[in-house]
Amino acid sequence: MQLSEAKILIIDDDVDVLSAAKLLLKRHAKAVDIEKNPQKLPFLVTNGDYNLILLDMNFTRDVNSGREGFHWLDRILDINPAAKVIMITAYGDIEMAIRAIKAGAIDFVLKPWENDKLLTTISVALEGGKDKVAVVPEEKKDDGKKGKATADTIVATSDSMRHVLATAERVASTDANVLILGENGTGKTQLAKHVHQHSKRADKPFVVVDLGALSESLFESELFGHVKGAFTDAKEDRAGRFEEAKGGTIFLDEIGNLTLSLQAKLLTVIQERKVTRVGSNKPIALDVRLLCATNMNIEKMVTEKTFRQDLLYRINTIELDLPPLRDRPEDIGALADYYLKQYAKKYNRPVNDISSALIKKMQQYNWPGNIRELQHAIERAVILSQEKTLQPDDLFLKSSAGTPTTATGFDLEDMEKNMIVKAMKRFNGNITDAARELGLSRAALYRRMEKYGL
Ligand SMILES: Nc1ncnc2c1ncn2[C@@H]1O[C@H](COP(=O)(O)OP(=O)(O)OP(=O)(O)O)[C@@H](O)[C@H]1O
Repeated sequence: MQLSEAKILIIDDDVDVLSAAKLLLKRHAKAVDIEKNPQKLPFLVTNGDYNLILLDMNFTRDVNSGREGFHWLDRILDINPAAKVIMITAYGDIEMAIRAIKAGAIDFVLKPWENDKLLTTISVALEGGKDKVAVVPEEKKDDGKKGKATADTIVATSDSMRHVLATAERVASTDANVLILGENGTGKTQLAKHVHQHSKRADKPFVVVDLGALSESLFESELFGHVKGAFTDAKEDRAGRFEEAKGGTIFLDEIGNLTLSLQAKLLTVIQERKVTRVGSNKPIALDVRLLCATNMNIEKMVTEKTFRQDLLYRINTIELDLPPLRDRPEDIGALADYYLKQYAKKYNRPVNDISSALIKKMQQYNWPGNIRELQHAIERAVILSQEKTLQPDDLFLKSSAGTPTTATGFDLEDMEKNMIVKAMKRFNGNITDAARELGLSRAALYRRMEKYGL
């Protein structure tokens, strides 16, 4: 969609920001509404039919944590999962902005913004589709060379990955239940999508359920649905995830985390191919393909009697085992290149190559967080680097082998320190210019330099 046809909503509790944005955007967009009070968001999102929402991350009630921004982002996406939201953030919030993208925002702009950049970000967001339920079609793989940059491209250069992919594509059309095994971040969800896309159910829903994030008390109503009055909060009838996946595929991630009593409930549903909503006595027939994944040693769990053997037999008609990234160094360069291109475009950065010294450094590292860790490391390097070619120093890797990564893979202090070093280098040690570039006062920059011993 063109910006000139778009209806845009801007939410910020700073009236100056609102008027500046409105002044700029009303010259380019079809309609621009502004709102100071985020409490009005649910009403506006439900009734306003907006093509794009610009949402402040830090409302004054909660200046620094961004928590309120996340809260409102969630509310918007609850009401309209396809909503396009761009977060407005301040300098120092890059980590939060990236978290917001992971939470479903389409992009972010830093305050104070440059008008041209803001317009480009908005136009790109409006033009690019965003469909979180349907899967973006993949590019056809070439003969193992670097993957092309689409959202769901599977990069596979190594023999082991190509073998897994070939098997996945062969079983995709069979409707067999598939269990995907692999460490965290090896691409289990990605592979599940791939199987769905290559199946005859490809144009039907692909529903992902993270069983690890589901409490025991929510399990049944989330998966099987409930009827009005089944429990205090059940204000209306609601379909569960199995019903949502009707005709398509359900992907149960972290299946090894289920308690034995929940395993029994799931087994019944799989055996009978029916679900009964909580509070109802009418079973509903299911036409759903089942894919599961775990990072646990499920055979060992069966031996230890923490996972039911009969359930394992039901879910693992076919097993696909994703190798950890450290066992397929051939994939590292291709993946790094793929993410470099993707993030350079996304953040509009000049970086376009990776030095062979850096490739070597990456191949010697053991990647405990696998592809997700590599993706985050490249994302961070692309944001911070001022050069065209990434060098070994641009990539922060956890030094000790086997150390688990943090949830996001980002260390805000590392990032801040590095940004300061780069800005100082760029302006030949001129504090005033570096502070201006970083959006800090001179005093604030001095304080930070002192803190980092620079
Ligand atoms: N072969 C691949 N090529 C390109 N990107 C990939 C590939 N495999 C995984 N990814 C990307 O790596 C990230 C992690 O992948 P994914 O979420 O599928 O891993 P996972 O094994 O399901 O993780 P977890 O165990 O934490 O659920 C995602 O952003 C995904 O798009």
